[in-house]
Amino acid sequence: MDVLVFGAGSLGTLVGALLARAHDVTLVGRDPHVSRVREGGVRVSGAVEARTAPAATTKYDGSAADLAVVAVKSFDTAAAADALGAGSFEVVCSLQNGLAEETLAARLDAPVLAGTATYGARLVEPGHVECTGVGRVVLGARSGGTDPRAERVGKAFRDAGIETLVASDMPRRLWEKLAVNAGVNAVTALARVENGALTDDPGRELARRATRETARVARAEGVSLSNRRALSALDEVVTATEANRSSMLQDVDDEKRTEVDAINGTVVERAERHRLDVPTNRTLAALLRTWEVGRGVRKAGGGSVPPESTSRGESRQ
Ligand SMILES: NC(=O)C1=CN([C@@H]2O[C@H](COP(=O)(O)OP(=O)(O)OC[C@H]3O[C@@H](n4cnc5c(N)ncnc54)[C@H](O)[C@@H]3O)[C@@H](O)[C@H]2O)C=CC1
Ligand SMILES: CC(C)(CO)C(=O)C(=O)O
Repeated sequence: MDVLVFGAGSLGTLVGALLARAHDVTLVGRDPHVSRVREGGVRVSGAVEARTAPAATTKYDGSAADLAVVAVKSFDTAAAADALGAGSFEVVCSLQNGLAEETLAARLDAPVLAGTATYGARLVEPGHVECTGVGRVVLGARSGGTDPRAERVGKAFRDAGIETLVASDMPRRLWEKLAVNAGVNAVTALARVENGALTDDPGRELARRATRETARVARAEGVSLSNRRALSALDEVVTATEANRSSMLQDVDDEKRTEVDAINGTVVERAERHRLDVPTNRTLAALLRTWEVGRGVRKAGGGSVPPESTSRGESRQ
């Protein structure tokens, strides 16, 4: 398969480098990472060891590919979709947190699959990504049911040695992941604690409230996600990732914009459509957004501040 991975950061580089064991892969990312990949390929260390040499570019030129995998942060999804609009793909698949596939599907002609990833990835330095945990990619039709394109993409991932499940209940899986992230990410980021701190009150109860609210909104959206199922997913993730610093806490540590809009923000926005009140998610989202504005990584009305004008002036790579 010809695969384009749009968003060669931590997850995109890991997935792209692993896919390159079996397919022709092009990474779309930013310098200095892209230059380093062009010079010496990608080194994967940690839970998976590999060295591969995908092609890499900082500017997608509209070349056609069988599959485009989208792995930008959620606030860059619309821009990624606009860039991908120049190309033609048999299928596009998001591996992002949140409900990014809706944004992609609204902007692209190509069919869009839903996907989630529980692999852990961290870009250590340009050209070098660490796999911090072998998880699983789950992908399938955006609205549920079967889709031969999902089967083909699932096989392509498995052929490259990536643990992959093709699922027919992606709406529930996306909302279940959203419910877990709504509970874990903002609470750990605001309290500056590892996920394991949510095994005890008061963190546990706060996370459970956010998760319960999300499950309720999912049901209002027509997705079958019981409180019990969502809460048990929350418990499982907290226990399995006790020592983790959540992705949102890592963003806060690095003074980077977080994915709060795509997580608690999405819950609030969808709840409003159904005239539901989600006070815990509303408060968590407002606090995180206040932090982002205060740290200068978010404009007061929303939107990212260019990296060169943030307090640390760091590249977003
Ligand atoms: N890192 C991880 O272990 C996991 C991440 N995820 C999800 O995957 C998504 C990506 O996360 P990370 O890889 O951690 O983020 P990241 O910030 O490391 O990677 C995103 C990359 O996309 C690049 N990018 C954005 N717009 C671009 C453009 N227009 N042109 C070229 N490059 C562009 C950025 O420079 C950055 O390197 C998020 O939604 C995250 O929640 C999900 C599971 C695990
Ligand atoms: C599952 C969890 C909560 C693991 O930390 C995660 O997805 C994240 O940190 O974004």
